[in-house]
Amino acid sequence: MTYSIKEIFYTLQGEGAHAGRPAVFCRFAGCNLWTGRESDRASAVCQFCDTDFVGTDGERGGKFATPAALAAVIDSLWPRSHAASKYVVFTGGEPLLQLDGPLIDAMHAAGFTIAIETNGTIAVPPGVDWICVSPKVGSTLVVSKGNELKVVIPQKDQRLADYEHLEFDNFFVQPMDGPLAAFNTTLAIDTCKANPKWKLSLQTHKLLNIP
Ligand SMILES: C[S@@+](CC[C@H](N)C(=O)[O-])C[C@H]1O[C@@H](n2cnc3c(N)ncnc32)[C@H](O)[C@@H]1O
Ligand SMILES: Nc1nc2[nH]cc(C(=O)O)c2c(=O)[nH]1
Ligand code: SF4
Ligand SMILES: [Mg+2]
Repeated sequence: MTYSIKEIFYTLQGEGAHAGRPAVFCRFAGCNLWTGRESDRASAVCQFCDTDFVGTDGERGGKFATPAALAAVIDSLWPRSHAASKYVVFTGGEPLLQLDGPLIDAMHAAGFTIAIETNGTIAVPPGVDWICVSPKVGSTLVVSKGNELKVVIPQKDQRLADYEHLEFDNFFVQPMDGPLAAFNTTLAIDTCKANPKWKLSLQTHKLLNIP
C-alpha cells in the first residue's frame, strides 16, 4: 500500500517511560477520531489534539509507494555507526490506520526497534515492540494490553478506575496541554500522589523546545 506521511524527524521521545530516548518519529497523516480541521474540532470524538497531521507537506513528508522507500528515509536519519540502538516511533494522526506487516518487517530488517503511539481503537499488528495506548473518552478501546497506557487528563466523563484492570506494564497520566495546562499539571501530580498506580508523564519536548 501507499503510506501517507505528514513528517519524519529525529529527536528525543518526550513522553512516557522512554522519555529522553533518541528516536526517529514517523508521523502518519490522518486520524479516525478527528479530521484535523479546526472547523470540526468541537464535533470530534477527540477534541484536544495538539498535532497537525493533515496532508503530507511536513518535513520529509510525502506519499511512499513501498515499505522499503519509507524505511530508507527513516534509516537515513539514524546516526551512522550506532546501529544497535535504532528506534522508530510511529505516530500520527492514528498510525494503525496505515502501519502494516510489510512496513514492520522492513523496519526490523533495517535493525529498528518499533514503537507506536496509538489511540487504541484499532488492533495492533504483530511485531510492534513497544505499544503506547492513549485512550480517548467517547471512543471504543480495543487494545487492552501493551507496554504503557498514557491517559491524558482531564477528559469529560473520564474515570481512571475504568483503565486500572487493563494489562499494561506502566500507567501514566499526562496533563492536557492547552489553556488549562498549568491547572491540569497540578491535577496530574495530585492524581499520582493520591493513587500511586499512576505515574506522571510530561511532554518534555515542549519544555525543551525541541520537536
Ligand atoms: C498526537 S497523538 C498521535 C497518536 C494517537 N493518535 C494517539 O492519540 O495516541 C500522540 C500523543 O499526544 C497526546 N496528546 C494529544 N494532544 C494532547 C494534548 N493537548 N495534551 C497532552 N497530550 C496530548 C495523545 O494522547 C497521544 O498520547
Ligand atoms: N519529542 C516528541 N515526543 C513525542 N512523543 C509522542 C509524540 C507524538 O506526537 O506522538 C511526540 C512528539 O511529537 N515529539
Ligand atoms: S486520536 Fe490522537 S491524533 Fe487523533 S485527534 Fe486524538 S490525539 Fe490527535
Ligand atoms: Mg506530539
